[in-house]
Amino acid sequence: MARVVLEVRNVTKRFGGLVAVNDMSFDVTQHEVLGIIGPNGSGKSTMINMISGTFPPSAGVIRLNGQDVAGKPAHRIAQMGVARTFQLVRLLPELTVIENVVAGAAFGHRRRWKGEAERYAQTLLDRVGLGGVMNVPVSSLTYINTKRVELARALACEPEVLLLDEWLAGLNPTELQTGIDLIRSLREDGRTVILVEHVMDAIRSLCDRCVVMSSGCKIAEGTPADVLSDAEVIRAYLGADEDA
Ligand SMILES: Nc1ncnc2c1ncn2[C@@H]1O[C@H](COP(=O)(O)OP(=O)(O)OP(=O)(O)O)[C@@H](O)[C@H]1O
Repeated sequence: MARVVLEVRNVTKRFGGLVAVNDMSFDVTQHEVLGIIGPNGSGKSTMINMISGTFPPSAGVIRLNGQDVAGKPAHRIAQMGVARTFQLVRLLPELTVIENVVAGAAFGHRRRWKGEAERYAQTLLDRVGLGGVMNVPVSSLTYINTKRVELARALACEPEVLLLDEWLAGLNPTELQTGIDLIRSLREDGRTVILVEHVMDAIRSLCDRCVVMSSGCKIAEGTPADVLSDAEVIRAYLGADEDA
């Protein structure tokens, strides 16, 4: 049976009077690509932010390989094996492409330094399609290339669980296909990934399972085909459109 890598149990997050995440529970098993989907404002990023340690849950337990990570600082959770990308790309703009990725190798789960970190960063940059621009400042890159750097930096942490928060957002149709192919190749490598995503083609083609959130709660869980045909899920999305 597949090993559970990440356990989320009865996790709630309150911001003052607002319950952004309400009693969420789910597991992520090794080598699985789990999608977290739901309308805007349903609590997906808040869930990811608690797993990666951006802020602590108000209640509940998050375990990585059986160890409680809830409320630990982000750098500690990164060392324990969780790496992420951000909805709005966050890089060190004054550094080069490779320097940004080496930074990931130095602060991640399996730490590498100096020559070893650089060699590993080069391999990852080749992997994400940036082999030719390793030494340029990230400030000179196109948008999709900044996303690739962020992905390589997260991979450089050698995470047990990789969190991709709307990594495909803002890409044009050609780039989108490239991006989906890249995430598929991670899946083929056997990585364990949580994908927060609005692009349903990506969800359908990449995810083994999905958790659907609405107003902070889990309203469905299952294969993409099952949850996307679920009446409550359809209602949650249509309701969101009507509100927009
Ligand atoms: N730091 C914060 N302080 C206060 N409220 C917050 C904070 N972060 C999120 N929220 C609120 O929590 C709710 C859930 O937001 P969240 O960003 O998690 O949703 P989401 O599903 O990721 O949305 P989207 O798909 O638009 O990114 C929203 O009402 C949001 O305004």
